[in-house]
Amino acid sequence: MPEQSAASPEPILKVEGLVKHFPIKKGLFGRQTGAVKAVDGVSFDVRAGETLGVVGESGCGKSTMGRLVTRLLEPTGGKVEFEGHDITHLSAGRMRPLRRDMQMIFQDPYGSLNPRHTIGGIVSTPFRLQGVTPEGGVKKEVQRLMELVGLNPEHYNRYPHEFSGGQRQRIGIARALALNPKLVVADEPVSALDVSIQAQVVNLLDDLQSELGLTYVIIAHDLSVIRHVSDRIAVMYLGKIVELADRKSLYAAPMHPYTKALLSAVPVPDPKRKGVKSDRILLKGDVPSPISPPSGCRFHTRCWKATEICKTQEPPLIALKTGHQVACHHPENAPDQAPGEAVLPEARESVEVVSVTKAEPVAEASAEAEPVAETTTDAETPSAAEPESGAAAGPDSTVQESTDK
Ligand SMILES: Nc1ncnc2c1ncn2[C@@H]1O[C@H](COP(=O)(O)OP(=O)(O)OP(=O)(O)O)[C@@H](O)[C@H]1O
Repeated sequence: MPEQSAASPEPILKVEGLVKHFPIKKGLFGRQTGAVKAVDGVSFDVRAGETLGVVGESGCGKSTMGRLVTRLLEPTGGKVEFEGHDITHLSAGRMRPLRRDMQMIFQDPYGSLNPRHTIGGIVSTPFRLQGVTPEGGVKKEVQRLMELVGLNPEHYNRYPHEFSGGQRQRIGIARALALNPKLVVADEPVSALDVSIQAQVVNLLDDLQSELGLTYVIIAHDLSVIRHVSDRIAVMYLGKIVELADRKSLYAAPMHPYTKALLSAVPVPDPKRKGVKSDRILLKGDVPSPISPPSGCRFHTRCWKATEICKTQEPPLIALKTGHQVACHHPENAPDQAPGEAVLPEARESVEVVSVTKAEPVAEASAEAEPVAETTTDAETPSAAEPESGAAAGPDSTVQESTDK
């Protein structure tokens, strides 16, 4: 992202109180016994031309949120507006023309490409689905798209297995760009890739944004991946946004303790800091179940600052600085919202602070994605190189094909 964001103040996407509860059904008659509260009241805007990064640990609802805003999933509640139009409950037929404007890139470049189709066939799928014939013909356009994403257009007739992971993700990107979309939601676009090529794909997305004027929502479980490409960042925890801020403000002065913990796990790409010790906050325990999330602030069971009010009252997401919203009674780098409360005894046990030594300086290009070798490992933050489950689409899926409507 350039220093001066190209984003206009107009939101292309507006999300208000978005909710997705997956029902849990039991017994012969499929009686509903509960619900997985995957997304539980999320509001944000995405301005035309900007990149919104969405981060949080596995299971906090990022993918579900991505699928809701592109209407691959039907929301349980709330509202999604795209370019000023309410699309929350549009039927598949009425969503069809909008599918050109919003596309999704999936995590798994292996699982999302049909192994029996050639690259030409895969990238031309959106034209077939929308009944569009580009000027100059489909083949010419597909080859132009292949070139745009850094693939050799002569490889038009090759099959996915003949390409590396990074190249397959480029194929997925070419397919997503075929219909010239305005909004692209990229769900963990590099987490299944080798760390050595993650930065290349992130840089490609960045270049394509400048060239084509795209708007991005980029989902990642780790702040290092989206560090340099996001204009603003939303941090999610258990179905909620706990902090939403412009990138500089978030990295310089995170306000939510959860963000602070996530950031403390991010390698610092600064050769001068080689050998420097820094504190790393290790959150203990797992993310609680989204079936019965904790009362009050959902993070209170893992927060070292939790007080009685955190157990009972949910903190609203409010702006404590211009452009910096946080949902916390006791934020960092901001006035305490509930002063005078005593920290709960169990809160002191909820984290471990470990001193780590930055062992190696990392080159700027790869620093965005490559974790630095450290003297400890963090069980809560999966390695950026490890594939995660649940975000991959089916063979040759596109927004068009995957819709549940
Ligand atoms: N179709 C579904 N039916 C029931 N529960 C679901 C479904 N899809 C997701 N979930 C649950 O919703 C919660 C949020 O999942 P989601 O995939 O959105 O999280 P995430 O932050 O993207 O995590 P990951 O990076 O692991 O995909 C999880 O507990 C998940 O098990």
